Amino acid sequence: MAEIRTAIGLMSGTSMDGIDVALVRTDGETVVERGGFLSVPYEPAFRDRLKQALDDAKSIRHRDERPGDLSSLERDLTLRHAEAVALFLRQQQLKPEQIDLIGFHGQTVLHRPDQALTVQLGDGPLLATESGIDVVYDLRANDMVHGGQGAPLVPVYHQALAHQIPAADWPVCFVNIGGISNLTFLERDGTIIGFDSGPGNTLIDQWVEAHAGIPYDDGGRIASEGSVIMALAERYLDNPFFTEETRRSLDRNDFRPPEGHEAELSDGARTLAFVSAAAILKSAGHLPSTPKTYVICGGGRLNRTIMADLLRLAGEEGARVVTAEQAGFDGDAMEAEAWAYLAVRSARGLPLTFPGTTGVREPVSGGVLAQAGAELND
Ligand SMILES: Nc1ncnc2c1ncn2[C@@H]1O[C@H](COP(=O)(O)OP(=O)(O)OP(=O)(O)O)[C@@H](O)[C@H]1O
Ligand SMILES: CC(=O)N[C@H]1[C@@H]2OC[C@@H](O2)[C@@H](O)[C@@H]1O[C@H](C)C(=O)O
Repeated sequence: MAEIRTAIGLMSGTSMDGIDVALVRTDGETVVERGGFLSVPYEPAFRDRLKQALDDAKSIRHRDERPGDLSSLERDLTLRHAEAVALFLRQQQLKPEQIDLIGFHGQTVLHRPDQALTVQLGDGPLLATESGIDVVYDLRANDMVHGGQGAPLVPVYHQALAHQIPAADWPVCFVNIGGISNLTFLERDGTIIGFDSGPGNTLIDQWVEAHAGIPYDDGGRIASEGSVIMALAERYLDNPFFTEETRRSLDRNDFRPPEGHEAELSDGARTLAFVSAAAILKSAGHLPSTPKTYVICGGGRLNRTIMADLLRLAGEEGARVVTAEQAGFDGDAMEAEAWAYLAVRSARGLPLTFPGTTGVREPVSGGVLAQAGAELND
């Protein structure tokens, strides 16, 4: 049996709300023991810098270019990750020597799969030096080199978890509703299919921020007071993304929020919550069969309006919808846990992605190892 390693996963997702830290003990295959979890929020000024970075990144043609503020932001972001690791270790009463690896996602600032270009800010060698722990970073790039979309990477972790669901009704479909939503379809025989399924919370977040000055619609309360504007919802759902022959991974800016005059606050939030749920079901229409169980992860599961729509739409297809917690998992920790699991797979040279998940030509591993003891270049 392969050695069980202890890994920390670090995720700063498309919502740009903070750094998630999770611990996993795993062989990178079927053994997965989930440990602690910590979420370290970004303060508004840092979030604004990250949002500005999306604009600065638009001019990038080669993935190591860092125009504008990006170079200094990459350093600050990495140091914040190092602080988050230190805080997590203190909370868990662990020492760096007890951790074998860190899986470091970084912050996606540009994702153009059609140009085989994906950029995550995050300095792996700096994090390794600061934390005193070996770091696996840049996990998306090798997939793209081999013809993949570079995302989603989490499906192989969902597959490992699916076997832990008591009395699961297969096929099982994990759905992560983060800034963007993505899903993983799993059959008991090992079939694995994954793809981005549409806008998750990002449109809702941008809408309520612009019109109510708040970062997200807590519990889906604002949406619950509004009505769906069907013509507006259809404009989103008619996007060619949903009908294209092959599944494509999304950049945060692929879908833009409505103009202010198109809806008042609660109708806009209601419509976008519906779009988030309907997009998932519409994308699931490309699966080879209808899932029997949907497991919902990510911050969107806390938006009750999205969840009510999902329950209804999936119910019409005879599927059951449960939250990650109802299935025995932690819906906030899952992506960070996945990055810990992927780091161990990377260290073992196991594939991270498959033709069914990113469209990569053959299963490939990925990630770059930065060793804690190595000298920094500058
Ligand atoms: N209590 C809540 N009620 C409603 N929505 C919430 C709540 N808490 C979080 N969210 C939503 O979830 C989002 C964060 O979700 P999550 O952390 O899963 O995204 P992410 O990991 O940044 O994105 P991605 O998975 O696309 O990389 C917030 O921006 C917000 O829209
Ligand atoms: C390029 C990029 O960072 N994509 C993210 C984003 O957020 C959700 C969705 O779009 C997914 O494709 C991916 O993240 C998850 C963690 C993944 O790769 O599985």
